[in-house]
Amino acid sequence: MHGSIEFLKAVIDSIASQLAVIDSQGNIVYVNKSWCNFGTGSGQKKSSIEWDSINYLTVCDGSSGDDGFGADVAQGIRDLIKGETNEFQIEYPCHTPTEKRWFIMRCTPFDLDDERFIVIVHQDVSQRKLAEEAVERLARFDSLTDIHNRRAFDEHLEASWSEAIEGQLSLNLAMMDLDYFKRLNDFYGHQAGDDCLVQVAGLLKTLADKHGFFCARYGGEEFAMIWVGKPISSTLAECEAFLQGLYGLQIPQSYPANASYLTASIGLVELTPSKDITIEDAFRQADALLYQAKQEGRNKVVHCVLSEIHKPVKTTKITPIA
Ligand SMILES: Nc1nc2c(ncn2[C@@H]2O[C@H](COP(=O)(O)OP(=O)(O)OP(=O)(O)O)[C@@H](O)[C@H]2O)c(=O)[nH]1
Repeated sequence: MHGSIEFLKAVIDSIASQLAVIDSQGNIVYVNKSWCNFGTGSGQKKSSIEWDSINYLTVCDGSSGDDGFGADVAQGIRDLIKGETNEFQIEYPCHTPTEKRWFIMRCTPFDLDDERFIVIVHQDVSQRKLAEEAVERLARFDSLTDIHNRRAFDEHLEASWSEAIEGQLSLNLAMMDLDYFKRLNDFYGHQAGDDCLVQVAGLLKTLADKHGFFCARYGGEEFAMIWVGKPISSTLAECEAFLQGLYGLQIPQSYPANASYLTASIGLVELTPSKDITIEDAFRQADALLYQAKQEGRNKVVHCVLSEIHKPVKTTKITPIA
């Protein structure tokens, strides 16, 4: 009984992964129950007899995705048939309108009666991929404000730096810090402070999406922005729009005067990355300008263009709110 065809078929049909066997021409010669059931709801369901009349390689060759997935699979299987490799595997997304799904496809050959067959197994790895996505998100996004965190910012800055060097483009970096935020926390409470940070981040993200710059919560009540290939005249206008938008949120602030609104200060630097300037130089300069904005009364952008010799060549102050 245990060695009977019925027994082996029942075993293979009980496997949750989708399994098919093709011959050396690519014709499907066997599919298990999961393979037949796969695709329910997307119009792909076929009986095992219908599958038996399909050439898997032809299907792969004819699949018209931009990602080249079908061509990669066909090539991988042909290499197995020719004996050039012993295993082929590929991971791929297969989302439905309502569900994110990923599969891993593993193909292994076996020989019987001088003929080569390939076993194709599709395994659902959605749970693992979703967990990986969640971990990746936790590592790169700030849990309070749901915008990028400092780690993501550092990575993005490095990538932007390389992009600017390669393309000989300018890079703008801004550091923004909320004004007298300790006073707001002390007066209205930490929860109110948290709510403000969420509102501020939301505003910043909206502007970042609209104007195409990158923003992150750098830490505490400090945020950072990056632009590549944009002149400082534009980035300055976008910083100014943020300050105006922030004031427009009318977040109550207890200091410097009662019944005032929360404001922020920004240090903005434009530079052209080269071997003579480091990322640390850019940070130092943006920080120095932010400090200057605080010293000069807050609620303003202080900006400069960093020359090749690391000196500010122009400094202008913007006070956006009357
Ligand atoms: N509610 C809340 N407060 C935070 C968070 N992170 C940092 N802060 C607070 O932000 C405040 C920053 O205070 P300071 O560095 O003294 O600066 P400031 O009061 O904003 O003053 P200036 O920067 O000089 O305008 C501190 O009270 C921190 O506790 C947070 O996640 N939530």
